[in-house]
Amino acid sequence: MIKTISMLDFPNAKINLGLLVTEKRPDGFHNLESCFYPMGWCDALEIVQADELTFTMSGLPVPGNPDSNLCLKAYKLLQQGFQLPPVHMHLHKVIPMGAGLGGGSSDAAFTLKQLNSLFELNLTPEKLEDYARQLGSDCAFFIRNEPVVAVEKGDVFKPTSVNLDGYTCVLVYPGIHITTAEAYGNIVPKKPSCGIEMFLKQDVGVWKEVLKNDFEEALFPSYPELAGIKQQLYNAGADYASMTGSGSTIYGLFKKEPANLVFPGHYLLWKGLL
Ligand SMILES: C[C@](O)(CO)[C@H](O)COP(=O)(O)OP(=O)(O)OC[C@H]1O[C@@H](n2ccc(N)nc2=O)[C@H](O)[C@@H]1O
Ligand SMILES: Nc1ncnc2c1ncn2[C@@H]1O[C@H](COP(=O)(O)OP(=O)(O)OP(=O)(O)O)[C@@H](O)[C@H]1O
Repeated sequence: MIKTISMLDFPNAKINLGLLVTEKRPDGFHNLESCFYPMGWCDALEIVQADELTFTMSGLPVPGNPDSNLCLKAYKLLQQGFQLPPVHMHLHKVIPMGAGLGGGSSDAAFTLKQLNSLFELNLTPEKLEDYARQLGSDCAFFIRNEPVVAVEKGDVFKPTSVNLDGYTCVLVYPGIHITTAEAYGNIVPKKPSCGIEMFLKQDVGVWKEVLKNDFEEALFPSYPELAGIKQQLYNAGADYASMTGSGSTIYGLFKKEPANLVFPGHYLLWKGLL
């Protein structure tokens, strides 16, 4: 009997709990401080050993040439160090893009992790993070995929005490595609007076006053719809609401699941327990 080598996994999204852009770096990127928290809104990625390297997609259309998809980039990066057999990869895209949810970064990190398992490359999480950093600033987080405070480019991690067990999170994507580079271009970095972990230790109900995403101030004037969604989540009883990453998704954290949340039909919504 021929053994088929294959693996199906579900790259998930993240949200940012607070996001301070602290300074511009000499390499053109920005240092930041933010808590990254995994979310259950997922793509699906199947990798099967095959006669030649192929890549197909279904679900939401991904802008750009499929040859530049992060799944293929991740495969090609690992191939430089290992004699990887050819594979067929199929990505079913569910997580919206230009949404601040890190979906593409998660696909890249999961490709590395799945190839590591399938072909028994024995790469440690540290080594996988080194590969992931070469694919994008958000990618390394998805290797361990657990809540952390991220600093520098968003790819160096410190432990956090945050635990949102029992909360329901509502994610609202209004269909506004904001490119990350455009969003960073609108930011004036500022050094914070204290670290974000001090705010995260406080009750979620207090975060409204203290935990900010700097991209909101930069983007809300151009996209007033986003401030409207945030207000709607607070009106529905959210303990905390914010934009995630560089937008445009807005999330609300609810202790009690909200009823009667109505948004326009073209919005994409996800609701889940953390
Ligand atoms: C906004 C966040 O999602 C917060 O988690 C991330 O910082 C974005 O990370 P990402 O999408 O993985 O970004 P990358 O693909 O590495 O970079 C895209 C572009 O965003 C800008 N960029 C990104 C990350 C960073 N720390 N500083 C930056 O200035 C750069 O112009 C870069 O060319
Ligand atoms: N597998 C992929 N899934 C999504 N986008 C991809 C993928 N591969 C390459 N891309 C490109 O990356 C761009 C950004 O996608 P992504 O889902 O990471 O956005 P985002 O949620 O705004 O990310 P972030 O939170 O990191 O700012 C897309 O517009 C697309 O051109």
